[in-house]
Amino acid sequence: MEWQTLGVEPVLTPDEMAAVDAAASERMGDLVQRAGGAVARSALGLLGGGYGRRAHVVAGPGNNGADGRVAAELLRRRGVRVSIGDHADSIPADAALDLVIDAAFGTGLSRPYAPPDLPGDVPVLAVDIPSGLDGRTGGFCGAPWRATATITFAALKSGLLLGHGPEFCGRVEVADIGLSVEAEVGTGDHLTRALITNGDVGRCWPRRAADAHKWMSAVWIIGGAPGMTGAAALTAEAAGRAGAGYVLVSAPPTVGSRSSTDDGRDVAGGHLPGAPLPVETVVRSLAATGGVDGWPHTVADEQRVGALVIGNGLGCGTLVLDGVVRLLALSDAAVVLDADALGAGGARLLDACAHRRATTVLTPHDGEYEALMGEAPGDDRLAAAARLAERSGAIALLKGPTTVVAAPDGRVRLSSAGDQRLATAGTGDVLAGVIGAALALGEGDALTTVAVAAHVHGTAAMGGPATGFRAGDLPKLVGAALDDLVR
Ligand SMILES: NC(=O)C1=CN([C@@H]2O[C@H](COP(=O)(O)OP(=O)(O)OC[C@H]3O[C@@H](n4cnc5c(N)ncnc54)[C@H](OP(=O)(O)O)[C@@H]3O)[C@@H](O)[C@H]2O)[C@@H](O)CC1
Ligand SMILES: Nc1ncnc2c1ncn2[C@@H]1O[C@H](COP(=O)(O)OP(=O)(O)O)[C@@H](O)[C@H]1O
Repeated sequence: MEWQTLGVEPVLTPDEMAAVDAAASERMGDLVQRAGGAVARSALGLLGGGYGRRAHVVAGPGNNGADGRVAAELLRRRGVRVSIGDHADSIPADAALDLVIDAAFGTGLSRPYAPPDLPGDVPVLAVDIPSGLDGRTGGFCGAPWRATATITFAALKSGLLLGHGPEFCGRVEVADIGLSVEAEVGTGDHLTRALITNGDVGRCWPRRAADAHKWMSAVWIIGGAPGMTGAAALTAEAAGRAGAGYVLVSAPPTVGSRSSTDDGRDVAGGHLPGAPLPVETVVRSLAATGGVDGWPHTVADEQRVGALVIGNGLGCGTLVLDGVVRLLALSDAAVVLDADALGAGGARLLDACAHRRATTVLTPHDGEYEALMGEAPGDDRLAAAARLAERSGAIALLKGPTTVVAAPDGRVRLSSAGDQRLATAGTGDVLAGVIGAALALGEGDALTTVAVAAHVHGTAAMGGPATGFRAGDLPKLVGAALDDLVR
């Protein structure tokens, strides 16, 4: 999916769109006329003109089909030779078509639909959403055509952004047909659901004040057990590149051990041997705080730390879970729990999160989600993220091609920045560092801060090579993306 915008972009589910529709002061016939006009304009753009072009409209029984019929008539007036069939009719194979308009079903699709065969390689313009996609989840409800472009009305629909939506909807255009969605889903930070855009990063990324000092945006990373020191190093590098003023790293305690790093820095009670930490990193011993098991019982300097990031290369086990749960209770700072901190926990971790007053962020991929919640997220990723946020009282960031970020108050933000080049080990560690830095820097709306951090992370990746991209490439790209997006 191609997407470029500078504004706040509401995202609606089909149910919300139906409510907007029901509350409209205008007759449906007038809305359909406007929607059909927008479809015709978009079609003329794809056709590169009107006179002499050939188009076929697949028109279904509902309003989506009505939009298609209006568009067909308008295109005829512009000299396009238009044929129309209903959703079950085959498309004439002899016609040398320049465009097919998919107006079979929109958000009212209620049973699986497979469209007729396309005659060859003809471009497809989908009306509202490709027919055969679920308007809420983007899951298949049939076998949709892959559209060249999709024109949707009033606002984005969640099914365009999730599941198969991005792959099947092509370039997306939102047409204003005179409907206001504000009453249904709110505005600004209060929007129930929104897609994060580059403009949101410029507006919301927390800036350092002119009189700032380094401790005003300190991030403390707890991770980097033996064999996984690179994870903590990636998080530390990312936090620094995203603007943290001070980055501390503590390795988790290893039972009965006392060791020092290759470069001589003492990390009693834990290992960071050979960790390729950025030279600016301060390595801090957890055990020095005097806990019998090597985990802190008090948090020295804690009030100076803006955000803790716990879990990257942390290792799993009961001792780790005990330590994480204790830190959650001790700390009044924002905490990001990622990677091993999520795999260790389940209900006990969720309860510890629920007792916190300060911001907590959980950043699971699907496997970690299942470890936390006892069930996989399933097809409805909006509902899955919302369940985790509600259960934990934390901001839940569910990773995937489209990142879904949910707050306990029911609001959701989506980011579709980035692509499959991020599917490589360690990119999640980088994301945790970027989120940690953003939280340490700012006191804005935590949901927006976390979602904007995810958007920066995805946008940064697009500056890297399509092949052979490594997580280690990403922190510097984060710095460059922020330079571009934040002015
Ligand atoms: N303000 C707005 O929102 C505006 C919305 N507009 C447009 O309207 C669309 C929403 O309209 P809509 O509710 O009529 O839904 P739509 O998808 O056209 O058809 C549903 C019908 O199809 C039927 N049906 C379902 N699946 C089926 C299947 N597999 N095979 C066969 N039949 C099936 C279903 O039947 P039922 O389930 O009731 O048996 C029902 O009769 C929206 O996406 C946008 O394009 C614009 O016009 C302007 C303003
Ligand atoms: N196909 C994809 N398209 C876009 N983003 C992706 C894709 N696969 C993974 N990502 C992103 O890459 C990151 C991977 O995180 P994670 O699975 O925790 O990796 P790791 O644990 O190895 O650091 C997440 O931000 C995720 O959203």
